[in-house]
Amino acid sequence: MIEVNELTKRYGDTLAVDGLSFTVRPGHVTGFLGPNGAGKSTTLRIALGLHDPTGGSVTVDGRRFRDRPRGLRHVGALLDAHDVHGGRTARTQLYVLARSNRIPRRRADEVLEQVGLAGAGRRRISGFSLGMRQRLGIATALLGDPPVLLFDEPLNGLDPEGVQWLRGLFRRLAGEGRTVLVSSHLMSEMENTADQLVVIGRGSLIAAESLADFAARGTRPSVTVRTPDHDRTALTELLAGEGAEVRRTGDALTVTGLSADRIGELALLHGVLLHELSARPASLEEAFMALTADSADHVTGAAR
Ligand SMILES: Nc1ncnc2c1ncn2[C@@H]1O[C@H](COP(=O)(O)OP(=O)(O)OP(=O)(O)O)[C@@H](O)[C@H]1O
Repeated sequence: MIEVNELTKRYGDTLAVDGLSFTVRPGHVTGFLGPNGAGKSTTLRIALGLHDPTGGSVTVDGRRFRDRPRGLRHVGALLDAHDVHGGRTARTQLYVLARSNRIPRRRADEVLEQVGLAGAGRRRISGFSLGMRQRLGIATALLGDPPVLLFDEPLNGLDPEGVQWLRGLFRRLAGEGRTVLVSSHLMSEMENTADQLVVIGRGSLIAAESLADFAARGTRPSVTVRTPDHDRTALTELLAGEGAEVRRTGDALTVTGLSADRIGELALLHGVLLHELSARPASLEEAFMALTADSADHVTGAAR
């Protein structure tokens, strides 16, 4: 379990993390989401003992990462895929880390195989593409077979096949009972990756809940209804009379506040012909935009 407790981090005048508290549980893939500059990387760096907090703490199973000898066996992490010694080969890089963490050398070859880099193990990292560097970073995270894994923007630079593969790997790791925390600034990346979410904005917590709860909180599900012109006004009045909110969108009506079942019943009872009746689930992307709108550091095309 990862526990972030009243965490604060200040860089000069910038308050990067502001009294942040949340818990990440094992057995789930937890998405760590927030707009650019929200404080995700800072939180992960503090969790790994790379930066000191100004206040508060991050612990893994009750202890700070720095207080653990042979840390890679407890927490595996992918932070910046460029932050490796380019002159080394992938295998050497993993051997060096294995030795300092007392991990058997054969484990390095196993993880290279696991991430699809077995054929590139003897090549220098400086010649690696971004996708290959990401895979090497993932191999490094897996090296110590740790119960807790942190990934900062791991889908960056991966092709669609790589994205699919990585999503499957996250699910497998969580299925084995590990704690998997994956950061991203894109809700679309998390939609098919995570089952739990921690959302932050300007260093503060916005939400910590399941994906379904997050979506339901941010936007209401709606129903699209299409009906012939001559029935449209009557149907609008009928639904509004039942307390629904009805908006005209093109030749359709967008209805919130009533279920598709209820709309169908009412139409039948009043002899209104329907050409379409489709429920639209609450959109995660809309929920994310709505809840983080005030906390984005850079808002395109809008003065703040
Ligand atoms: N070493 C540093 N020195 C000064 N300011 C920093 C440093 N690291 C981060 N910051 C600032 O702290 C804030 C949070 O940055 P952080 O990188 O943690 O956000 P993030 O959520 O990971 O963003 P992104 O999605 O863009 O990676 C930003 O305003 C950033 O400019």
